[in-house]
Amino acid sequence: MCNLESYPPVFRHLTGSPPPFQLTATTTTTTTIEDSSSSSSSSSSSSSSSSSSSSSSSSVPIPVVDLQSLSLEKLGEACKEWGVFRLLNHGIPPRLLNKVEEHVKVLFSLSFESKQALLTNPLSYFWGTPVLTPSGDALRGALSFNWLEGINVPLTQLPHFQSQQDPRLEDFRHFVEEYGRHLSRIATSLFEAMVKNLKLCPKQSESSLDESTGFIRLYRYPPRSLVDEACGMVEHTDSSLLSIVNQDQVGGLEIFKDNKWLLVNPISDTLLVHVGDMMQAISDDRYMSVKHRVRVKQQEERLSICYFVFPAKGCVVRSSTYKPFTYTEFQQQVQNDTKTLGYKLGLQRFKLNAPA
Ligand SMILES: O=C(O)CCC(=O)C(=O)O
Ligand SMILES: [Fe+2]
Repeated sequence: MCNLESYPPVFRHLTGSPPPFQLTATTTTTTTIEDSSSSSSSSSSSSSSSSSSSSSSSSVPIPVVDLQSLSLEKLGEACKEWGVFRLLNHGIPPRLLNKVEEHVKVLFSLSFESKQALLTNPLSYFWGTPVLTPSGDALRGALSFNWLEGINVPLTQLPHFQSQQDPRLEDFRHFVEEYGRHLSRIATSLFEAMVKNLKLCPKQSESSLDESTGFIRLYRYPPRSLVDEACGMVEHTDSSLLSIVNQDQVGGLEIFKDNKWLLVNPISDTLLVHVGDMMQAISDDRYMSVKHRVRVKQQEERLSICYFVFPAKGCVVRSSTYKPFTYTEFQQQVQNDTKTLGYKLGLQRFKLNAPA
């Protein structure tokens, strides 16, 4: 388990610098796609099992959704039963994915000082607890002891980014902008299909996805030598409408389902889509925001590229399960809870008839 109690205080806010980038060859997996509906047993074909900790997680085939021939029924089932699915035929050219991954590696391989100096406004670089404010600054006071370094990329602000002084950043900006446009397209198509599937009334779908809120976070999870400190990112649900995760072949992402942690095998050329808290709210709890976490390995570091998108800032999220709220109010509440309680209470705070 990611047992917070076992963390020595030195990790509270990760001081010092992250272990240097290793550029190790990533584990290759032989995993093939299996639809969860066709098998109830664990898939055992991945060579990258969960980190060698006391985790009881097992790997399973999670639902698969094909963006090219989108089945509303499959999409709905995946969002209701799992809150996560694998996306096939997403239309992002492999050359672009490779370019982005290449640049992410180059950036993370810079020295800690260079990353701090280079990855600034509107980008931000962080090491350790990534409970972030919307602007990407790490929030102090959180109990989330995450073992990762990250780069926050607000997509709409990229055109204003003064990257000319460094060619590494200019290329990075170019590829990440193109990648961001694909992610916006994918998120919008999926969201529209979900709204249709849920037969949302105009009041609910008003709180629709706003592409301009989209941002990308690049993560590097260095290996950890101690078996009982295998937590890369502590368990949480995403506050977004939808999140789209592109993990490398190392693996380590786990989802919580039916009281068990399940390992999500990495499969190349696929993306993972998470239902976030905002989607759960507007669906009146018919879709579930999936609880997930990341485990780190003892030997291999892991990279992931994640995209998050939200309702427009002032837009009121209406449902019959929750009090009306804006995303800004939700985020504010999450920040307050994180500061005062040390963790996120999330949607519980907004439940109608919830105890005060
Ligand atoms: O690195 C990952 O695969 C997941 C990251 C994540 O869950 C998040 O940023 O919310
Ligand atoms: Fe997450």
